[in-house]
Amino acid sequence: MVRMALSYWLSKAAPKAWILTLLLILCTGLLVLLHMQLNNWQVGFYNHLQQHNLAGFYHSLVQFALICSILVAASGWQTHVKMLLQLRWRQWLTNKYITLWLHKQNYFHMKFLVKAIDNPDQRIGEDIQLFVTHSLDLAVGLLRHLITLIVFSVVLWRLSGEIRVSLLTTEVIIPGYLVWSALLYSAFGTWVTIKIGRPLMLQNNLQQSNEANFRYSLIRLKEYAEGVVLCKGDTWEKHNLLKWFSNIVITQLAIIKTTRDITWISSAYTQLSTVFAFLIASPKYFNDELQLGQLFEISGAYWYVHSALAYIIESFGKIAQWQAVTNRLREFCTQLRLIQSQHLASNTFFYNPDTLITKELSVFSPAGHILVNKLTLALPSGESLLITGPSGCGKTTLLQTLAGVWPYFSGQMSCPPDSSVLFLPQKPYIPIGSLRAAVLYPYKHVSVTDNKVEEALHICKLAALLPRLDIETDWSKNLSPGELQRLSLARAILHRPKWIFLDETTACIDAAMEAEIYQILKEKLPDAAVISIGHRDTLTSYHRKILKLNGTGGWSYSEQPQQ
Ligand SMILES: Nc1ncnc2c1ncn2[C@@H]1O[C@H](COP(=O)(O)OP(=O)(O)OP(=O)(O)O)[C@@H](O)[C@H]1O
Repeated sequence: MVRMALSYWLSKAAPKAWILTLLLILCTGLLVLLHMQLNNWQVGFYNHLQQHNLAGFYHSLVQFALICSILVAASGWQTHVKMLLQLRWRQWLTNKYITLWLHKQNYFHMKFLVKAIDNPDQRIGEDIQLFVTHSLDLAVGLLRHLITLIVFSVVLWRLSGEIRVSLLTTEVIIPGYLVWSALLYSAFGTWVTIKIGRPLMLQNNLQQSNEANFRYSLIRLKEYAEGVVLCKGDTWEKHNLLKWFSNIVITQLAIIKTTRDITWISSAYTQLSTVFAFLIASPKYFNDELQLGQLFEISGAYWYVHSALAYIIESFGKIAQWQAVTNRLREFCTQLRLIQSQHLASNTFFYNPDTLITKELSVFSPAGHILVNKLTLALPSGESLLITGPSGCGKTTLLQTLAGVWPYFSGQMSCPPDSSVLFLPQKPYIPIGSLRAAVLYPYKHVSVTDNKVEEALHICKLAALLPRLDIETDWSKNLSPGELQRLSLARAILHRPKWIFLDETTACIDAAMEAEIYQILKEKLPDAAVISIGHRDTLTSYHRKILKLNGTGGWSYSEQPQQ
């Protein structure tokens, strides 16, 4: 965990991180020293009051104004530097986690983990933010309280003198008794708080997951509103949403109870401590060994020492939440690294730009059921292959294996490189943004002229959308399934891949349009290999090679004569 927290300070961005950290330490140290000055200032101020010394009183006020102005400036700069460091650290961590999440298609392979990672969106979006904010708040607090403890313990030790205590027949002299009493008082308070507040860590961890699950179910309802409304699933959805929310309520009730108990302790502890210092120092005051100013100085120093020691008590809620998000982020990292270690056996996977070859390729479901048994096949570029078979027999899985994203296979495969492949899935993915970006996806900065985009849309019978080419919206919600599939075809025409995988791409359009699409592919991309999945008989006439799967691993292969 320490490595995870410190990785930013060891990265390429380290110089900036260290400069901000040093500035933060400087401001924090300065603030403690200024508070010490203020505490010291009280001696003169109260003594001048007690002695009715007007000139001394005014002089003290000028001193106060000076110390306060520096203190105000330092406080502002400390906040500024701390927030800037939080932002930069979050930026760096988010970048790191997004990179890790997208690395070698981890976001896809995550679903194959035995222990699934819930809500990666929340971990990247919210947990990192909480981790950074709490880490810095706690670290700065710890530093401030540590300096405070050292500085004010010295002051308190100096002011304490010694006390004589009779133990049975012997008299014991205790030097710095005020420091020892503060230490004992705080150690007791901290011990009780940790004992009572320990469940809060688990409760916070659970609550983070509950909140994410609830939010996810709300988003799903929004996403699938059409499916729900047609199924008349309102009552079910309401029940489901309230069930997720009830988990939040149950955990929150437990959190409320633990927080109440902690508040009782910390509140009693704080209230008692205000009189505790006076109580402990009062014998010396009433013996005329201390003046009023010194009594206040002792009370002030005592307060600082006690508040430094009470740091864990006061921050317990934050520490518990920090621990929860830290665990979630660490688990996320560990699981993503696990995916990489279980990733495709690279010795069975080669790139070949001209021919797709499989040698005794067996494909399995995640549960270990065989879907395709020892498939041996060669498909040169420019060829066409149709994969058919009953629903659930493994067609999509085989296609994903050939595209290099399915991890459960054995045997050998040589596939075209990613840059020459375009995969048109059953449900086309359309990013949120302009229609132009959707057509160019996944190449963001590719230089394609407007004419080419317009031509591709014309060819795919989407010319009606041309006036809205630059309108930014969620196009997947504004186009029919058939239009979406034609849009993904327009991508193929623009990007001119050498290998096109079509997973039931024409399932939502009529037979005439399907024929037109295959005709367009043949005319516009004559050198491309087309590998399709489909159930319709009409598809056979657009493919020369046919691979039929039977769902239990068996397969048959046939070729139609060249036309
Ligand atoms: N991510 C997954 N986790 C668990 N099982 C899976 C996963 N993906 C596919 N399967 C299983 O693998 C088998 C093959 O699924 P696949 O989607 O390849 O079938 P298909 O032939 O394309 O079906 P359809 O024609 O209905 O689209 C199915 O039994 C399916 O349940």
